[in-house]
Amino acid sequence: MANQPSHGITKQAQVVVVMVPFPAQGHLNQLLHLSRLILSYNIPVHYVGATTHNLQAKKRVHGWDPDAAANIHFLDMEIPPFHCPPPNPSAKIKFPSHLQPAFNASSHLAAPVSKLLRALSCKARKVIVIHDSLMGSVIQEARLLPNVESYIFRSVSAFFVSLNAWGLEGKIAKDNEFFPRDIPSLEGCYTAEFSDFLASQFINNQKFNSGCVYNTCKLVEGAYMDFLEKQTAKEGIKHWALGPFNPVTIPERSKTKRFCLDWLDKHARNSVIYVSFGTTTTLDDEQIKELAKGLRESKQNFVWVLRDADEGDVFNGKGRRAEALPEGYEDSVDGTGLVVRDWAPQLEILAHPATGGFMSHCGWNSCMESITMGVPIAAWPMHSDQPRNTVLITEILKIGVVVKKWALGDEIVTSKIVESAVKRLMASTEGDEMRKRAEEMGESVRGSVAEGGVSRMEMESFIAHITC
Ligand SMILES: O=c1ccn([C@@H]2O[C@H](COP(=O)(O)OP(=O)(O)O[C@H]3O[C@H](CO)[C@@H](O)[C@H](O)[C@H]3O)[C@@H](O)[C@H]2O)c(=O)[nH]1
Repeated sequence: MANQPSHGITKQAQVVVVMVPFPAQGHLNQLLHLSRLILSYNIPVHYVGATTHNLQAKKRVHGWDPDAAANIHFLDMEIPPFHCPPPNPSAKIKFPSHLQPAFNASSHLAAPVSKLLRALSCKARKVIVIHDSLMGSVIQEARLLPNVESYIFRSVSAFFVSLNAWGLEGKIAKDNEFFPRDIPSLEGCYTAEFSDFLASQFINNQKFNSGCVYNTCKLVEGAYMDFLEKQTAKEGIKHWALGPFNPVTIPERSKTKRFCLDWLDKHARNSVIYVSFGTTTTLDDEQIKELAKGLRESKQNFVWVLRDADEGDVFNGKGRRAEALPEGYEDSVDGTGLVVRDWAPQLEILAHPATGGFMSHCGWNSCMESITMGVPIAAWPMHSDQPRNTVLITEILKIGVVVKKWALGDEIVTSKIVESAVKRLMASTEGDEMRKRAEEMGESVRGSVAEGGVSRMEMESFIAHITC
């Protein structure tokens, strides 16, 4: 460990928080953002992970600088080396199965995390562990320590958790007005190996759970938060909607030296669609060509982040697929389209006034970032929770259009489909209405973190609960 566990504890009476994130960008990111919110209550935070994952989280975060924050301690744990193959663009199931060795390797954190928690529990009055729901096995030994409490972080929407966690699909559709009747199946969402991994973590989660926290806002998912609260009322398990975790405003200075933000500066308000599929999607060459053509034919401005899924070690991966684009493509869209191959400042792009739409796979970070910044979504789900998030965005919140219906399976999305979805979102009255709704929702969500706002009150309730 680079840092010693005793950092940040000065007297017996303190409460400390230990974050145990799952080693994938969409998870590392959320718990790092949550750390910033907890730190603002003067509670020290220990962020625990393998050295490479801690570095990844810090290097990629947008909207604040963890290195400049006081009282956050990155505990870089050494784990045995693991090898992940590169992503496979032609895999039938789009779930990033190449990352499974990294997921499995996280079990090596159990021993150092236990050691850390034992050390902290001797010095602090209370140790609050906030762990990803996929890291349940890593914190089990802490059950034996009298002053350690464990809170499960659900990295997905409350809507998705409501549908899955208690296996209620059939019952919900009939009994509850807040759930639509047609819910996409989970077939094709995960590999069998990952489903087994999920199941094993959930068995552990049930053994040691003081409550659940979510990166959502009651203004967006209040009905589902209430639903979850009722489901676990008998066990006394509470649920807090502490989001949005991401900063709701972007500091001006972080815009420096960002080519795509300068490019956006030259475009009119709401005239650009941002296209990005997170860190776990790899499209095959044919699909990249169809997407490229569809974007050009739509005649709308776009910023497209063309990257493969992350590799196991993001500092060694290529992350780019330049060769798949049709010859001369970038020249042919010069001025209207920008292809980005590096890590893009997504939060800043979504916050930019020129961005009026987001073509997204509907990963939960992307959904929350887009909702916060008031940008409607063209939803193209790839795997995991994304098909169901698509339902939340398009049917329930009505702030988006569907690009690809999940029922189409692994069928290619043609350029015509892309073109029509982009035009529907960016150049139609229906799209304008969605943008208006998204902007209104964004404004209230940003307001919810201010004094007296609903998210601020949830956070205050959580802080009061863990410090009492
Ligand atoms: O060039 C890039 C690419 C991505 N991002 C950020 O990377 C994150 C991506 O997260 P997300 O949108 O959630 O997508 P995934 O990376 O695919 O996330 C995985 O984890 C999420 C949380 O569990 C799930 O909801 C998704 O389905 C799952 O694929 C977001 O914060 C983006 O802002 C950038 O900032 N720049």
